[in-house]
Amino acid sequence: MELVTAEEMRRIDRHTIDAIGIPEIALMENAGRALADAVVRLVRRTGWHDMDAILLEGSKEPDAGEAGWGGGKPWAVLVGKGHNGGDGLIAARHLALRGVPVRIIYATPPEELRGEAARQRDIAERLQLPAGVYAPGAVDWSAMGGIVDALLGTGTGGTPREPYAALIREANASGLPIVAADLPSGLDPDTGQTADPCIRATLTVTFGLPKRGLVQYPGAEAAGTVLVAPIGIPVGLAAELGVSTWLLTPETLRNVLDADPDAPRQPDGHKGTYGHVLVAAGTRAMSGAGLLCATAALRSGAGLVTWAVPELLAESLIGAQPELMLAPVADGGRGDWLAADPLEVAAMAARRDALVVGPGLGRVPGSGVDGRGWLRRLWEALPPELPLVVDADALNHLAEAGDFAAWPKRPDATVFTPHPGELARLTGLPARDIQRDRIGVAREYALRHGVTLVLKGARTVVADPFGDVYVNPTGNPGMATGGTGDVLAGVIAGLLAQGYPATAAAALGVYRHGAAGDRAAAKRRSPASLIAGDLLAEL
Ligand SMILES: NC(=O)C1=CN([C@@H]2O[C@H](COP(=O)(O)OP(=O)(O)OC[C@H]3O[C@@H](n4cnc5c(N)ncnc54)[C@H](O)[C@@H]3O)[C@@H](O)[C@H]2O)[C@@H](O)CC1
Ligand SMILES: Nc1ncnc2c1ncn2[C@@H]1O[C@H](COP(=O)(O)OP(=O)(O)O)[C@@H](O)[C@H]1O
Ligand SMILES: [K+]
Repeated sequence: MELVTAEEMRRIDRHTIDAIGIPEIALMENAGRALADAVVRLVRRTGWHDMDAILLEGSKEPDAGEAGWGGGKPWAVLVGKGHNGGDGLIAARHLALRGVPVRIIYATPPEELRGEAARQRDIAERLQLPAGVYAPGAVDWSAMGGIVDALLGTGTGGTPREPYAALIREANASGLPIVAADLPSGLDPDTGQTADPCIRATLTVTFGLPKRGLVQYPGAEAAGTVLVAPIGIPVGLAAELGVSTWLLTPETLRNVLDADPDAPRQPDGHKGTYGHVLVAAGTRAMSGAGLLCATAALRSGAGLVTWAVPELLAESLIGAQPELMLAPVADGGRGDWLAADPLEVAAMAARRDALVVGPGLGRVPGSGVDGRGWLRRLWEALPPELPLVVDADALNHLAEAGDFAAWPKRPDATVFTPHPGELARLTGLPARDIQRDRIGVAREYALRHGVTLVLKGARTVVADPFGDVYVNPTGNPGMATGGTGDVLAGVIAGLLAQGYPATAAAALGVYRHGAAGDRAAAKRRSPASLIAGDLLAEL
């Protein structure tokens, strides 16, 4: 399923209306009716199974409690002056038709509505649906059962102005369930940034295609459960019009990335069929990072995994994970990667099918060794076609080198896995700015540097060197614990060794890693008690 910006959605709507000939009013009617249908299902607790809408992967079904929502009281339908308001007016009509009482609250004088929204205003008036214009403090929210937010949609620009802002604040403070039309008012549809104020919805019914902002934080939280309602947009149109951002679902993995998450293992396969990973990770202080990474590579299905470690550590790691092969690297007795010869690592890697370097590698500052030179020498000595994952401290070395743009390019076989802090070091942008537009920043970096970039954190973004982006819905905050990133790097390397192209390996790895985290969290009393090692058994 594609994820769209407001501008892309407008293009898709326009094409549907102008080139295909489906009248705008038909699209709007479908949108408003789907919105009403969702509210009715919450009021009557009839569930979603037979609804003509898709529960977005990563969204939990809302719990309407024993009694259903609203307690028979009227639903307040908040109507803005654009088409989003028009959707709300259509929903109000269908709610009334289905026996759910409504109160229309216009944010601005109804004369200000234009086009299709004005037509819906007139219809509502002729049907004598109860309506009034918002005045601050005058709404008795305690008399309402719930709220439909149809104030601002994809036509939003900037922070909601008055009187929208005051109305949004009152709606949030009412404690009532809020169902948002298309997106919560105050949400930036492209980036997921929330304005002050922004509607806090329990449920968002988004029309046609999910907007990017619904799947990036904090927007994902403001949207609550997301249902995608079809409104008549032809299948395949988004791709035809050049949309290149997807939600990472099993369908996307299969159909867009040709990476079936349930692909069976070859019945006559042997360990040589599934590739050999070299893991260069772990120092004296952080040997566990290497162990987690290497074990994850095994669990991802790689045929063989060799764990290269500084010689000093090798003895103590014998038997730590019996299935792993250990490869000591000469370190002058220091137990430190930067004392090891990168050419020796490159020579070892050249005989394998993928290399992951970085977890627990040790930082440059204070090491007394020039770590910048170390990584560059490794980079240049590796066979260009060898699939490579660069994680953690290796990314910090890269950032400190400062001249990565001038390093020789590798073909599409290179995956970087930074968290926002590491990407901040790589780009020179503050982490806060990266979080403000994760999709945009990741796409730009991957395109510019010709790598597959995995920007970690809630709703991880995978960007490929050709401009395509995938947003992962799996995973949970229990995974915010040391070592889960090392597990991810190992999984991706394991998939690379099995022959998946860089982006497919990164996307499938990220999806499976998050899903393993979800299974592991479900087995614990609280997600807070999850530790990275728990993921291994769930991969
Ligand atoms: N075009 C189409 O074919 C369809 C559009 N649909 C609906 O139309 C919406 C988009 O409609 P519009 O483009 O009319 O835009 P909106 O309804 O999102 O809002 C535009 C209006 O809000 C005002 N506004 C913008 N930013 C504001 C701010 N910060 N504070 C206060 N007021 C602000 C603008 O002046 C304008 O009057 C979609 O989100 C969707 O709900 C759906 O009905 C499906 C079909
Ligand atoms: N709130 C969250 N929701 C989903 N996934 C998360 C969340 N927090 C962290 N993760 C995932 O956990 C992993 C953490 O990796 P990282 O930050 O590198 O930690 P470490 O270096 O300690 O292993 C990443 O894959 C990240 O996407
Ligand atoms: K809205």
